[in-house]
Amino acid sequence: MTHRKLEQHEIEKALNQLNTETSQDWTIEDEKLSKSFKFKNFQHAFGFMTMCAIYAEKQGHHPEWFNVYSTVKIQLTTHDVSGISHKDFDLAKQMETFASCV
Ligand SMILES: C[C@H](O)[C@H](O)[C@H]1CNC2=NC(N)=NC(=O)C2=N1
Repeated sequence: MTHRKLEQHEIEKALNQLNTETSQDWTIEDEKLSKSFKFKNFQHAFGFMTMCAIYAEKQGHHPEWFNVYSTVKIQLTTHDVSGISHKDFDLAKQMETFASCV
């Protein structure tokens, strides 16, 4: 797994690809890979967060997130490199999979 900080053009390319594969909702906000997920209710939101938490712990790569009821706002960055790395894009993809199965 690559740990280096991605260059601006690499971030744009990976973001395009992520949005092509998914819902087009990922953006760069505060220099972090960001998306606001909306679920049916709190139970679904928390189910999603539980799956993400188990995966994040396994990977040693954790999201910044903010939850109110059925909304989970995500911001991904890699502290080690002070920027966005492939780890953030991998976690984002995994989150899309989890969101689609709650
Ligand atoms: C030691 C531990 O693995 C590191 O501090 C991990 C923990 N979780 C992390 N999560 C995120 N998002 N970025 C990191 O750089 C990071 N580092």
